[in-house]
This record gives sequence, structure tokens and C-alpha cells, in this order.
Amino acid sequence: MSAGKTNSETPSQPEPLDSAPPRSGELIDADVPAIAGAPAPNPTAPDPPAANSDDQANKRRSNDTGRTLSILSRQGFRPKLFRWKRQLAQVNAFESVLMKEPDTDLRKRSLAIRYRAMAGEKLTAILPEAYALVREAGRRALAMRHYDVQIIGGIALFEGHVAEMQTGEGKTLTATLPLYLHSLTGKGAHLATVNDYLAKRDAEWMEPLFAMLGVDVGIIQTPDDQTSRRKSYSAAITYGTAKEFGFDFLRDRLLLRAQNRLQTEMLGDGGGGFGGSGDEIVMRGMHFCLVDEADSILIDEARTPLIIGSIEDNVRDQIVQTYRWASDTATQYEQEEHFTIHPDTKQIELTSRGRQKVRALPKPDLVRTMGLVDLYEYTERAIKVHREFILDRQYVVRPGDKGVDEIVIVDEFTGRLAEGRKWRDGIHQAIESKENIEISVPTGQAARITVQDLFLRYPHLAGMTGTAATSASELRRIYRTPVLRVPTNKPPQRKRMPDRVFGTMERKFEAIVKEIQEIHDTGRPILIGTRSIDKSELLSRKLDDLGIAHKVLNANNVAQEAEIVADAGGHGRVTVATNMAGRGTDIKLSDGVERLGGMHVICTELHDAARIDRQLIGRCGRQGDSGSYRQYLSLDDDILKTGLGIKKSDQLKDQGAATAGSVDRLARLFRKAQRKVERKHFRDRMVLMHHEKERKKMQREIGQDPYLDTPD
Ligand SMILES: Nc1ncnc2c1ncn2[C@@H]1O[C@H](COP(=O)(O)OP(=O)(O)OP(=O)(O)O)[C@@H](O)[C@H]1O
Repeated sequence: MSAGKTNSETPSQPEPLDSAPPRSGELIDADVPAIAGAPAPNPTAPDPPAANSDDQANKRRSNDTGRTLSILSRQGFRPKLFRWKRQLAQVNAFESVLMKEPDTDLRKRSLAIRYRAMAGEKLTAILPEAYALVREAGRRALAMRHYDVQIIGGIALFEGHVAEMQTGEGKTLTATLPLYLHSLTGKGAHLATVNDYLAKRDAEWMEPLFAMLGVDVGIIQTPDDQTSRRKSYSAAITYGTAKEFGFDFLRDRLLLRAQNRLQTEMLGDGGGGFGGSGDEIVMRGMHFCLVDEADSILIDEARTPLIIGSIEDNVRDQIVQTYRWASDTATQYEQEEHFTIHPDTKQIELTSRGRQKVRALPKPDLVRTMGLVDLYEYTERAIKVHREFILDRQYVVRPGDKGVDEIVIVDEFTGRLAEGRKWRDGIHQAIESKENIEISVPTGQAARITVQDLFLRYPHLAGMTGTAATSASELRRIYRTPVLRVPTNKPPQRKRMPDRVFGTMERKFEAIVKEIQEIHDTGRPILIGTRSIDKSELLSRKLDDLGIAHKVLNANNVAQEAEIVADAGGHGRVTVATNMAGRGTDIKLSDGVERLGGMHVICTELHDAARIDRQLIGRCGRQGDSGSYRQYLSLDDDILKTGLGIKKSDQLKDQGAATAGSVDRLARLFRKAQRKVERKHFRDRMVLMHHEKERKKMQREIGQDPYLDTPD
């Protein structure tokens, strides 16, 4: 969209979706048989009459089926429309019957369809009754009746799509539909979220709905022991994080291998069973997984390897001392004289004078016994870390569980602390030595799986997200999950204000503060998104100087998160946040704010991926509320360096320093830089995927287990 005009938002279209078959094997038949016990489906049947005033209120809020389907048809979904329309009508027809039945009958029906599913009846045939049951249980147990758009979203999820639903449109409730339907087979349905908190919150929130249908729910939390994990996995539906699902898969696999070995050994002397430790695996297979925040987990996290470590390295002391030595000497090396930086890969390489210096510098005894090639590598890494990794941007230092300080990564995409995640290739340890804290010497790998591999193992996979359209082709290519943009329940009212571009960050921040002051005077709440913790704090100081009361939400003050978010939509509130405010945060407007124009969002910089910007923007104009947003940019922004290269970005920076006013016409340059970064990340992911595939193929050929026999 071009700058210079105030527009209603028109997000870019997702890929045409009918070109790739959905992943799920259970595609819906064109001829769904009529279902016993339900009135004959009538494709044009209106929604059933509302039972009470609550329901009437829900119905008023609900979209009419016609609007939903006409929006979908504009997305190029025609071939599926006929089927969905009929299924929606069938769900509605069932609903009018179910509404008259007592709770006990709902449970009996639920049991009956479970038997049918277990007996092998196709889930597609059971879908209308199952979805109507879930809708009715939602209405009774949670006072939330699934809107038509949510039913459509639920059908798409069942068919293996990634459903893009705008913020606040009710992904949590929509998820109950495919989770329930898949759980009927008795093979378990998983919901993967990004953190423990969301897994617990969503499971506990939806639990009364499932309980009404006689379905139990398990929750996996990081500290859980094996026994409680096993219990949670034995539930019909299990909520947990992608990370925990991955680690449980690996631990089970290690255990199975150990047991197999034991069994083989015992067979020789007539023994049976694996008595030994008495351990048992915790998972009971992988059948269906619904991934929440699908773009974050399936794309941003795709490359993250989940690793279970083996025994400690016996050369630990030597490694620790070498990290320390390299870090202590890193600042003595000069660019060009001692090292060069590759313009594209940003790789640091010592020159011959640099290597000479490595050899000449005094070293402790243990370091001297290290091979020279290793010493060069340690030094290059230490130089890189000193130049590129900045405290309170990419990471924070925080007191750890055992009373020792630890480095915690700040996730570029979520703004949150990425608990337990570590940089690879010694970078994490080099940062630990830079910050002079205990060095966590890497252990050997016992088992390893990437997030991508993990989810590709599920025969039925689906996802939900607020922002998938920009990743549609990647999701389809890697996971075979087409993207469906689910229309909002009410038409969106979000306004885009023209982009503003300044020469320097300083001038940009001045203009931002001015805009905050002006809008703040009208009483509208404002949310300002920054790319890093230090910038959120810089802006906060500027607001302090002007006496504008505000709250700061970043990874340093997670404890007050719920309180800050609950308040952010209030009259006159100003909230400065990293992209932590970007997901899972439902900002509700307080009374009267809607009339003033709703919330205003200010984006202070572009992120590496456009969808992260969209997440922040999505905080305003929620559920048909009014709202507005504006993007601010400056010629010294990081995105220009990462997207256009150092030379070009340095030129622009110089140009910016000499520019007094705004240069809004340059906005297009920033989007171009962002697209370049996105393409580069995409290529990296594809290369990784190719290598991983080749490695696994080769390992299988020589009889190895690609998850357990992993090279470091
Ligand atoms: N069918 C419904 N009837 C009534 N209220 C609903 C319905 N669906 C969702 N809601 C309400 O909408 C709000 C947002 O729901 P939810 O948090 O699941 O949204 P979300 O799509 O996950 O948003 P986010 O992108 O912020 O995570 C909740 O307060 C929920 O109660």
C-alpha cells in the first residue's frame, strides 16, 4: 500500500489455495451422507432460533453465513465452498436439535460418536454432529457460541489448513472443534503453543467445554516429571509447547532404543521384558497436532534444534579457559589489519597478521595445549560476539535458578525471553565469557530433532495464526498446509496512517513523542512497539522527560505483563512495548474509548519479517473496534543494513544525518529491504531443510537413527 493516504487496511492476499492438496488424508467427501438423529440438512437453513437472551446477543454478534462465504469465495476457495456451505448448514441443523436436549444427552451423544469413530467411521461423516456438540457445549459451559466463521475455520483446520484469524477473533475457542473431532479416534489430539503459560491458560479455559462432552484434557508443563507427562498424554486432548512435545519424543526414542538393546541382551540368557529401570515411554504416538501461532513455530522456530545432551566433556576446563582467553583478548584485534568481515555472510576471518597475533599473545597453560586452528576459531567467534551481540538487545543477563547469572536470549520475533534456548556453535558460551559469567560448556548430543521435523511427523497437522498470509507459500511447500484467511466476525475498522521517514533515529523519536503527546491529549490509548529492550527504555525516558505517564512492557518486566496488557486499552493509557505485545495479548478497550477512535499503534521500526509488524498492528481494531496505526522509519534503521548491505546503508545514513525534515518518499526502500531479508531467511530455511533431508536419508541407508545418531 502506498504511503500518503489514510486507508482502510487491505492485507495482501494469501496464495491461491487450491493448487496444493491439504495434508490431512481425511478430505471431506463431496457427498456427505445424511446423519441419523439429525434433521435433513438444508443448505439454505437459517441459524436455529436462539434459546435465550444470551444466545440472541451472540447471534447478533455472529456473522451471517452469506457474508462469510462470499468473503471466502473472493479468496479463491470456490471448489471448497459448496462443501463448507453444506457442512455449516448441517452443523446448524444439528444445533437446533441439541439445544433442546439436557446436558446428560449431550454427553451420551458424545460417547456415541466416539464409538462410531473408534469403529472406523470416517471423521468427515461425524463432523457436523461433533461440531454442533462442541458449539452447544461452548454455549452452555463457557457462554460462548462458536460464530459461523469459527465453524468454517474449524472445518478448515480439520482439513489440514493453517487458518489465519485476526487478533481477538477467538482462536482458542475455534481450536476446540478439530481437537474434539480428532480426539474421537482415541489416538490423542495435541495443541502446541509457544509457552507453558499459554498452554495452561488455554487448556484450563476450554476445559469445562470438553468436560461437558466427557472429554479429558492433559496439560504438559516444563517442570513435569515422567509420570505426570504420561498421564497428560493419555488424556484425549493434550495442550503443551512445541518444545516439550519435541523433548518427549526424543526421550521416548532414547528409552526405546535402550529397552531394545536390553531386550536383545536379555534374550540371550533367557530373560524376558525390560524390568531394568521400570521406565516407560510417555507419549502414545503422534496423530493430530494443531499448532497455535503457526507462523512463529513452523517458520521462525523451524530451524531450532531441540537437543538432549549426553555426558559432560572431559576437556571442560580447557574449553572454559579458552573461551575466557579469547574473550579477554578480542578487543585487541583491529578490523582490516587483523580480521575481515565478509560483506554477505558477515563471517569474521582472521588475516595472516591476525593469526600471527593469536600465536604471539600470552596464554594460560591449558589454552596453550589447544590446537592452533581451534584458537583461531575461538578468537574469530569472540570478535564476532563483541561486535554484534549487544546486552539488552539480543540477550539479557539474569540470575538463574541455581543462583548463578545466565544469558537469556530475547526472541527477535516475540520480544520475549526465549527460555532454555541457546545460540549454537559456541556463540552462547562466547557471550557468557564476554559478560563474565559461568560458561555452560556444551555437552555432546544424545538426541536431536528440529521443530520442523517434529511437526512433519504428525500425519495430521494444522495451524492457527494471526499472520500467515505472508508465509503462505512457505507453509504449503514445507508442511503441505494451505493457508485460509478466515473472515472476521465483524468488518475490520482499522485505519492506516501514512508512513513517516526521518534522517536519524533521534529525529524519528522526536516526531514519535510529538504524535504521542497529540493523541494522548484526545484520551485515546496508544501502544508503541520498539524492536529492542534498550529502545523501549530510551523512548520511556523521553516520555518521562515530557511527564507523559506510561507503562513499559518488555522481557525485563514480564511479571507485570498481565496487568499492563489489561490496562493498555484504557482511557489515556500509553504503553511502550517490544514485540512481546505482539501475540497472545488481547487488549480490550475500556468504555468510551471506541467513541474516541479506539487505540492507536505506533510502529517505530520495521522488523526482519513483515508479519511481526502486522502482529503489532493487529493489537488495534480488534473484533470490529475502530483503531489506527502508523509506521515510523529512519535512515539509520537496522533493516536497511540487513536488507541493503553495509555500503548502501552507510550512504543512506550519511544522507540521513544531513537531512533536517522528513523524507517520506523513501518509505518504499524500507519495504524493499525487508523483502530482501525475508527472501534471504527463506532461502536459508530451504537450504537447511535440504541438508537435513539428505543427512537423514544417508543415515537411514547406513542403519542409523537420524534423531539419535546425530553429529554435533
Ligand atoms: N464465539 C464467541 N462468543 C463470544 N466471545 C468470543 C467468541 N469467540 C471469542 N470470543 C472472545 O474473544 C476474545 C478473544 O479470544 P482469543 O483470546 O481466543 O483470541 P485470539 O484469536 O487468540 O487473539 P490473539 O491473536 O490476541 O491471541 C476472548 O475474550 C473471547 O472470550
